[in-house]
Amino acid sequence: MTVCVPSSLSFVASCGSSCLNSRFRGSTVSVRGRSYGRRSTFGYASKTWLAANLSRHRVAVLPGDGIGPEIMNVTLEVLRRVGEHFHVEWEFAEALIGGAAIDATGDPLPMESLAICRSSEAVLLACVGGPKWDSLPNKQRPEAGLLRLRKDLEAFANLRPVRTFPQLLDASPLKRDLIAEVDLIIVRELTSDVYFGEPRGIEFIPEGNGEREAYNTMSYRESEIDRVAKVAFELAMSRPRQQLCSVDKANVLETSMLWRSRVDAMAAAYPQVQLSHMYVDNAAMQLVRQPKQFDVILTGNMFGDILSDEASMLAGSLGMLPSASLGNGTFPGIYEPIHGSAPDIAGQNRANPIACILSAALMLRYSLKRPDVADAIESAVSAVLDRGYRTADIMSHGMQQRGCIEMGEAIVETLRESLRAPVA
Ligand SMILES: NC(=O)c1ccc[n+]([C@@H]2O[C@H](COP(=O)([O-])OP(=O)(O)OC[C@H]3O[C@@H](n4cnc5c(N)ncnc54)[C@H](O)[C@@H]3O)[C@@H](O)[C@H]2O)c1
Ligand SMILES: CC(C)[C@H](C(=O)O)[C@@H](O)C(=O)O
Repeated sequence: MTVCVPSSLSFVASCGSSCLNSRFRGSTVSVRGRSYGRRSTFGYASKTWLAANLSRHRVAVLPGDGIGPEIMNVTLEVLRRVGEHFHVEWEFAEALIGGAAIDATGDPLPMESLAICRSSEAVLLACVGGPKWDSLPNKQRPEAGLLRLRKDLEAFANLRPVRTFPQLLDASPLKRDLIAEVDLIIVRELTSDVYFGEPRGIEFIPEGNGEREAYNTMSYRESEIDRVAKVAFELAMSRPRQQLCSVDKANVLETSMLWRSRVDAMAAAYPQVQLSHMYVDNAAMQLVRQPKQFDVILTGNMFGDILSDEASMLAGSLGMLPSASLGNGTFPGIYEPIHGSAPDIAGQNRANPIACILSAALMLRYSLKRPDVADAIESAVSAVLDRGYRTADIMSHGMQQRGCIEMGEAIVETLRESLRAPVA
């Protein structure tokens, strides 16, 4: 079995925000050994150089619902800006998903959207869902479209890096010294578990006097455990601490018992990796008690969903955590913030676009093999935080509050200055 572990996992492997800062400040950007001064537009590069260095990328863009279109617009502006500088030509193929797709077609993942995703190098997705569609039957809900997309593209490994930006230590309700320099990554299995297990349903109990019973099935095949565990071991190998903590509920659940035995069996192939196991209830507590004990966390679909939302508060907000959902390389990866459509702030220019922007950076790094461009974006985000700009969710005393659009503009402006290209 081949498992596509991105060749360049160095960002999630080792690079904290401090190194982002130092790489960014005052630098003249150098692309593949070529330095850029004030003018670096297509017009100033030779045709031969351009032919060798111009890259074209087709990306499926799925804005989805709620704050999705707001954060996606900002993210695309950032990508356009770095595209100009780094000679990346974008083809953004927009597609419907979630509630927006239901409203337009009746289907949360129309065939046309799936075809656009399959024919692209990567999928950039914002978020789906909202109260408008909450009363629909399960399979017709916006969330069902997202789950189908992940399943259809066989995106079984969801990487959720959690790093604390030093600038945001006061944005978290947790103590500074507890969260400073947290640098962990959750590898969440994404296409199995209770999310997809059969049978499932809600039924009247025979002779139950009208009482109903609901049931779901938590299930894992050995092959499903093995392929995601391999991603986690490879990732742990690539990081300085080489630690892997597998999180399960093996004191109660058969799925977890099988999970643990397969992870243990795989450990023999990775003698450098220091493997530990932890029950999920303890892991939830340890994440806020002593988060720095974790390096790579491997866990199932359901546990990973919950633990990653919890872990986002180490970084200050759900609006800060990006993710990459990857398979074995047959289909494009999906890049999506871990947060939802935030209906409570949708349409108010209050959303934090950083998780979506950092997801685009992960896309550049893993799928498009442009770590140089990803570095520039991550550095610009860090520099804007250095300047004291904050969206409402990460606002703290003495900082300057900005809306989603203004935050995006500040990041684009920072890129403009740091890359020293002409103003468009
Ligand atoms: N991947 C996804 O598309 C995804 C993930 C989670 C939830 N959802 C869906 O989103 C809808 C709302 O769910 P929810 O309220 O439980 O979770 P949510 O993540 O949408 O919001 C939870 C809280 O975090 C805040 N928040 C989230 N993202 C933010 C951002 N970028 N900037 C500032 N604040 C942000 C929200 O305002 C809200 O207070 C539901 O329909 C749910 O199914 C979708
Ligand atoms: C919307 C929902 C289906 C989704 C999940 O549970 O996977 C979300 O919570 C996430 O984390 O992306």
